Amino acid sequence: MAAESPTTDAVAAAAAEPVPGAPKPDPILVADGVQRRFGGIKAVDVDHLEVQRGAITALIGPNGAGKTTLFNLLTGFDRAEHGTWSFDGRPIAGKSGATVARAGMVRTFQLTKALSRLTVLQNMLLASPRHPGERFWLSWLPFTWRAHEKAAEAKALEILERFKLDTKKDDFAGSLSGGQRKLLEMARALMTDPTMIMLDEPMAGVNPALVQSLLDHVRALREEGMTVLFVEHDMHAVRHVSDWVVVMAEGRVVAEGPPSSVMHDPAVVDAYLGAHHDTDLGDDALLDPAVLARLAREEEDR
Ligand SMILES: Nc1ncnc2c1ncn2[C@@H]1O[C@H](COP(=O)(O)OP(=O)(O)OP(=O)(O)O)[C@@H](O)[C@H]1O
Repeated sequence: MAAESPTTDAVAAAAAEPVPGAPKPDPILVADGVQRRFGGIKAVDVDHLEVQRGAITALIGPNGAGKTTLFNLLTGFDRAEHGTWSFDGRPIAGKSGATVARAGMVRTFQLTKALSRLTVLQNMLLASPRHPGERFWLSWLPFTWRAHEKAAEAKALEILERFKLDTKKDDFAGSLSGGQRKLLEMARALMTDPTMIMLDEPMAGVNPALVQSLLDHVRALREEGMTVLFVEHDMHAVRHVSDWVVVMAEGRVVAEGPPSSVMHDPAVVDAYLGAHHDTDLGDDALLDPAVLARLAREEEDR
């Protein structure tokens, strides 16, 4: 099944040629020659990558393929040795995470230990852009920061309501379930009104009963006109929500295409089989109850 009610931008993405580095009809993010080494390992070595505006793009690949490193580089949380990239026509290579976020490209972060000790609402307020307390001269004007705080809190509560987390606003973030944490990560990112949102494994640690709701939230972002790029290991989620899939292996983009076909690409099968012989590439036949029962028995016997 393809993503439900795709936008025209998402439909345009599906028309792109399914080859690594494929040009997109209306790219919002364009990266060239991006390289990052750790010691002797080339963690990222991406020749060319374009992300279609208004579409949901999944970034997949086996462990150690370089997905997180590429995320970190593009969003200004790590420095590339080589490469250029632009967002919405603006060069942003080498810019700080804060500058990239202000340009409209925002990533989610997994809830750290420190953030777990704050309440849900405090987490939201920390994500609020340009907190006046961070700017020395404004911190001397109490009316300025009070007005800012009031507006930020109203916005935070509105977003929390959308994610059905408003009743949890005073709970410690650490007390949330896996799925609720993922919703909070998404909610935090929305505090900055992004044009493009980059989700780091939105389905990791989520109870299967909540997966559908999370997928609906991801689709809703696209319906609002946002561009979504997400790293994910859950291939069923990738199949069901993405308009386009980019596959990385050993730092490179080895395949791209619509979710229905890319999983059958020999380069993808090779990349996964090289790393894991038991990787589920999202084949829906695996949803057959008999197959699932067999996998569960095999897991128990391990
Ligand atoms: N800070 C670091 N120091 C040294 N090596 C690193 C560092 N970060 C990543 N690496 C290495 O770079 C390569 C790519 O790692 P990365 O975490 O980007 O892969 P990934 O595709 O996100 O993997 P996963 O799916 O397991 O999260 C791996 O070989 C990893 O060990």
